[in-house]
Formats: sequence, C-alpha cells, structure tokens
Amino acid sequence: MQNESPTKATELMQKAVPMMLKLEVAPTPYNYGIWYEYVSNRNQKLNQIMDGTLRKLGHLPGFLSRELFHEFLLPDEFQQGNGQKKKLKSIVDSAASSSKDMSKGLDELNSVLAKSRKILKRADKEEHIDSVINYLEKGALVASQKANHFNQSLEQVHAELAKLKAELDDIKKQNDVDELTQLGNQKGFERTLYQWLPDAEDDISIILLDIDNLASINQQFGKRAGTALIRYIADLMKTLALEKSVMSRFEGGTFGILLNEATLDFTHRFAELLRQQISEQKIRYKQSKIHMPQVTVSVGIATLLGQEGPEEFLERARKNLLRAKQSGKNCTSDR
Ligand SMILES: Nc1nc2c(ncn2[C@@H]2O[C@H](COP(=O)(O)OP(=O)(O)OP(=O)(O)O)[C@@H](O)[C@H]2O)c(=O)[nH]1
Repeated sequence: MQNESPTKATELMQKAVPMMLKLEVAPTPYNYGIWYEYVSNRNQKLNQIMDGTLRKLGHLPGFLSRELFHEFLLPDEFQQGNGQKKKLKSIVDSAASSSKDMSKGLDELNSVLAKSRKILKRADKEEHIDSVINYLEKGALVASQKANHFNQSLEQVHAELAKLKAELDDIKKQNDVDELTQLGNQKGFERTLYQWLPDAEDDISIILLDIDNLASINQQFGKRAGTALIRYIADLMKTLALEKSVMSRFEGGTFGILLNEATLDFTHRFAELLRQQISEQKIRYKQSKIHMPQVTVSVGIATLLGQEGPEEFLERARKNLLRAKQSGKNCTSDR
C-alpha cells in the first residue's frame, strides 16, 4: 500500500467499497487491502490475476485474497514476521471494521430510499410528503455521520501507515548495515545499485577490494586478528569516503564501493589511492610491538557501459578483481 494523501485514500475507498458490495466481497482485512490496491490500478499483475479469477470463477476465494495480499501488499520486511506485521494487521483490521460500518450505513440509506419511494407512490396528502421528507432527512443524516466517521478513520489509517512506513525505512537502513564494520552490507550495496542505475549516465563505477591472503593471516595470527584486520581496513576506508559513494563489506575481506558521477579514470586513481594507503599501514599485532607483515589488497574496478544491467556490471568488476589476484595481487585491474 502506498503513502496516499487522505483525499486520495478516501477517493480510492469510495471506489473500492461499492465494488466490493456489488460483488458481495466479505469485508475482511485482506479483501479491503487488495480491493483498495485494485482500484488504484497501479499493480498490473495483481489486477490481471484478480480480473482473470473473477472471469473464471465469478468471485475471489478467501485463500486467494490472502495469498494476493501477502504477495503484492506486504513488503519483504513484513514477511519476515516482525512486529510491524502485527501493527499493519491492526491498522487493516480497524480500517476493515469502519468500511463494514460504512457499508452498513449505505445499506440502511438504500432501505430508507426504497421505503420512501414506496410511500411516495401512495402519498396523496401533504402530511404524507412531510413525513417522507423527515424520514429521508433522518436517513441521510445517519448515512452522512457514518461517512464522516469513515473519512476520519481513513485519515487515521493514513497517518498510522505513514508512521509505519517511517519505522520500516529505519529497519531497512539497519538491515543494510554490516555489523562487523558498520559499513553497508552487500544487500544495501545492491539495493543502491538498482536505485541509481535507471537515472545513471555512464558515470557510475564499482570498486571491489579484497584483502590478500586473509586465510593465511588467519592461520598465522588467529582468526580474531584477521577479523580485527577487516575492521581496521574498513575504518581506514571510512576516512577516505567520498560524497556520492557507498562503501560496503560483502563478506570476509571483500569490500564494495559504489561511486556516482565517477569516470573510469577517476575511479582508477581513487582505487589506487586506497590500495597504496592500505599497503603502507604498519599494523601491530594485538597492540604489541610485533608488526604484521605488509597487508595488501587487490582491486577490480568497472565503470558502467551503455545499457549494461546491474548484474553484468557487478560481474565485470568481479572479473577484474580476479584478474588483479591472478596478476600477482596488490594491484588494480580495470580490464
Ligand atoms: N578472520 C576472519 N576471516 C574470515 C571472515 N570471513 C571469512 N574469513 C576467511 O577469509 C578467508 C578468505 O579466503 P580466500 O577467499 O581463499 O582468500 P585469501 O586467503 O584472502 O586469498 P586471496 O583472496 O586469493 O588473496 C577464508 O579463510 C575465510 O574463512 C571473518 O569475518 N573474519
């Protein structure tokens, strides 16, 4: 569900509720959610499935509504079963209960109108007309009170959804952080890559940087020292971070940097600066006087080519990293 303005949300509900009434759709939270999405017409695939099923069966079975709700309306974070799911359910439940109330109000208004029509057919005195007017007035008042209540509850839903969305954004950010180094993680790196690519000119670049011989460092000094080294390199990278760039640790001693507005030439120079700075570090073992042997990294870089997709782009950087390793390590390769 997107973050609608209250007016837009009301508009969508005013389309969805009569449609649900016409098709005798039960006002369950799932139905409420998917019909709201259906009338918004922004999810072609959902609409195709719903149209196809309605054509074939004449209705949407309850289990399918549930499936569609989970597939199309719950973002991944909700599907992980955290507290947000409960919050969303309570929002949807409360919206569903007011939509039920609203539909009851419409039924009552319809019955008032039907009765008035009946009486009017037989009305031959002025007092008959007066009593129909009074009756209609009362019926319309009740319906409009219900409609007001419904609008208010939609506004509340809207505010609660906005709050929930902000919480989710925070969770997303936390999910994108690598706990060991506090840089981003690979998921966050890829998320940003997918976000940047559609608007990119050919000036997005990737740097993949991998600590050389980490396995033997682990063997020689212990895994703890290897892990401390990963953190050390991450901290050093942070001091050199550029604007419009994202620094991440993928796994082990492999880091990824995504640079926006960076040509191949600039990226190469920046990668070399990182590589050199790392190789010049004199790192002491467990704060003792013993220095670790020179720590080096190999680097693969790539700058976006034409219509290249994110996977091919990242794969090219990976191949260049492999080439740097095969060329004797402690060097940068861009082809
Ligand atoms: N200390 C430590 N080691 C890790 C961590 N994650 C992965 N590793 C180890 O890092 C090592 C990476 O090994 P390889 O990918 O073979 O690479 P390498 O020994 O660095 O050799 P090259 O990449 O060819 O230079 C493996 O032995 C992993 O077990 C970690 O968080 N801490």
